Amino acid sequence: MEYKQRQGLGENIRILKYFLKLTHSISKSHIPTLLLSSFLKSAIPFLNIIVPKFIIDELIGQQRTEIFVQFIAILILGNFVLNITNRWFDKRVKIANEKMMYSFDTLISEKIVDMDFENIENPEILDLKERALFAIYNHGTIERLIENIAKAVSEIITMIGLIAIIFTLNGFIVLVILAIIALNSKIFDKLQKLSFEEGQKAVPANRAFAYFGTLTSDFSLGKDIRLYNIAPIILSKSSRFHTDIVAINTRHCRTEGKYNGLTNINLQFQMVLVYAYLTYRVFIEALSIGSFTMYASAISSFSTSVSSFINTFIEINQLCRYLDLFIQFEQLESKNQAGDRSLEEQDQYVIEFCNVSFKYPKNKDYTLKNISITIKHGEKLSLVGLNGAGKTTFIKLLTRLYEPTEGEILLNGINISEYKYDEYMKIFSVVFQDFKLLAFTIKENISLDDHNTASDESIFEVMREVGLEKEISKLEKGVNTSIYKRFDKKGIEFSGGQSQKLAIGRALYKDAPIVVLDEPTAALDPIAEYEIYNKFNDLVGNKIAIYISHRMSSCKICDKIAVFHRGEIIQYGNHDELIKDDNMQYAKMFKSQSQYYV
Ligand SMILES: Nc1ncnc2c1ncn2[C@@H]1O[C@H](COP(=O)(O)OP(=O)(O)OP(=O)(O)O)[C@@H](O)[C@H]1O
Repeated sequence: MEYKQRQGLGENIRILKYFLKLTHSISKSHIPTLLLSSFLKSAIPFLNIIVPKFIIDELIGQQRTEIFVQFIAILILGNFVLNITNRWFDKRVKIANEKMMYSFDTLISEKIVDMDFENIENPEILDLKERALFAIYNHGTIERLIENIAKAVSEIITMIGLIAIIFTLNGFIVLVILAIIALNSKIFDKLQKLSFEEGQKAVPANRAFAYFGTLTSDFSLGKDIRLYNIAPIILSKSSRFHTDIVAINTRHCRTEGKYNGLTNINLQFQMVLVYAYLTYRVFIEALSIGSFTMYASAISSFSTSVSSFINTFIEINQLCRYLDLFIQFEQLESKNQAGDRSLEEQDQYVIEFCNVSFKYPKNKDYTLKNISITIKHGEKLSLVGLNGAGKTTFIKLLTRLYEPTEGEILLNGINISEYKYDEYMKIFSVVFQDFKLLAFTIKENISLDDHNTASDESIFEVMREVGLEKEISKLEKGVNTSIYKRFDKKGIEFSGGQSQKLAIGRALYKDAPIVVLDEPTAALDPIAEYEIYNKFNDLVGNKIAIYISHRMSSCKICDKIAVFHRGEIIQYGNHDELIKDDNMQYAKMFKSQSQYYV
C-alpha cells in the first residue's frame, strides 16, 4: 500500500471540511473563538495607520492641543484594549489547541489499537503510520493549520480595508504591489513543495532512527544489551541514520536560504517604487505629510498582508498534504473487525476448521494447509509439533488476528468473521508465548478492564490458584503492588516463571468459555508445570481448552491431540491411540522426551 499524494483545490476543500468537522466535534466553541480573535487582530493595523495621519496633520497644521491629546488618547487606549483582548483570546486559543492535540493523540492511539493485526507487521502501513504521526507531531500540523486558518481570515479583513484606503490614492499602485507579491508567492510555493518532498524523503530514516533510540531506553533489553555488548552496533546504526537526516536537513536549509534572499530583494524593490511615487505626489500635488505617512504605512501593510495571505494560503495547501496522510491513516479499513452478528451467551461452543489454508501476507508458501478439525464442547485439545509447524498460526486464525486464505472457521456453525469482533474476543482466554505484563499493579494486570470493580480477594484467589499466594502475601500492598519499578520504587520484578503464572492468572480471571494456552509453561519448573496443568483441567471444567506445549507429558491430560507437521495435521487422536504407532511423529517425540524423565 503506497501512500497517495492527492492535490488540488477540491481535495483541499475536502480535507479542510474533514478537519473543521473534527475540530467542531472536539470543541464547539473553538471555531467561533478563532473567528472573533481574527476580527479583533485585523483592527489593530487600521488604528495605527489612520489615527497617526490626523496626529501628524494636526501637528503640522493648526496644532490644537485638545484635538491632539484626543487623537493620542484614542491611539493609546485603542491599542491597549485591543492588545489585552487579543492576549486573552490567544490564551484561550492556546488552551483549546492543547485540547485538540490531546484529542488527535487519542484518535491516533485508538486507530493503532483497532488496526488489523496483520497491518502491524506490514512495513508500508508502518511507513504510512509514521508519515501520519510525523505530520502531526514533528510538523505541528494541527496547531499550524488552526493558526493559519485564523490568520487567513484576519488577513482577508485587513486587505479589504487597506485596498479601500489605497484606492483613494491610486488604483494602479495596487496592481504593481500585487505583481511583485505574485512573484514572491511563486517562490514561496516552490519552497513549500521542496520542503514537503524533503520531509517525506526523511521519513524512513526518521523511523529507523526513532527505533534505535527506543532500543537504548528499553529496560527489557537491558540484560541483552550488556551481556552481548549490543550498544556499539545500535549506536553505529543510529548514527548512520542520524547522518542521513542531517544531510537532508542541511540541503533543505541551503535551498531555503536562497529562496528567502530572492523574496527580500523583490520586497525592497517594491518599497523603492512606492516611496518614489509618494514623494512625487508630495512635491507636485501637495499631498499632506499626514496622508504621506498614512499611505506609506497602508501600502507597506497591504503588501505585508497580501504576501502573508498568499503564504498562509500556500502553507494551508501544504498542511493539507500532511493532514491528508493522517486522514489516509485514519481511514485504513479494519476488515478483521467487521461482523455484526451478536454472540449472545451460548450454552455450548463447537469450533470447526473446514479445509483452512493460510499464507502470511506477502509470503509465497502456505503456513497452514487444508486443516480440518472439530473441537467439541468441553474438549481438551493438545497441539504438538516441531518448531515452525504452524501451531501458533492456528490459534492466530482462531482468534481472528488473521483471516484464512482459503476455507472457513465456524463457531457453532457460523463463520467466525460474522460475529461482532468485541463479543467474539470475549469468549477467549488466551495466554500467548510472548504475553506481556504491564507496569500496572498486580490487580490491574489481572483484572484489566474490570479493575474498578474487581475485589482484592478475587484477585488473591486467582493468585492462589496459580501458586503465587506466598509471594503476594509477603508484599506490603498485596495485590495492589506495582509490577516493575518503572513508576514505583517498591514495585516488584517477577521471575520468568512467576510472570508466566501471572499471565495464566489473567486468563483464569477472565473466565471465558474457550481457553488457549500457547506454551504458557515454558518458563515454569516441572513441579509448577505439573500443578498448573492438573489444576487447569479442574479449573477449566467443561470449557474448551487448547494447549500448545513442547512438554509432551501435558498431552496425557487431553482428550485429543493434533500433531502438526509443516502446516498440516498428520496425526489426530488421544494419547493411547497415537502412542501405539511407533513409526509416527507423536510416539517418536513422546518417547524421545520421556527417556530424560525415566
Ligand atoms: N508474522 C509472520 N509472518 C510471516 N511468517 C510467519 C509469521 N509468523 C510466523 N511465521 C512463520 O510461520 C511458520 C509457523 O509459525 P508458528 O509460530 O505458527 O509455528 P509454531 O508451530 O507455533 O512454532 P513454535 O513451536 O516454534 O512456537 C514459521 O515458519 C514462521 O516462520
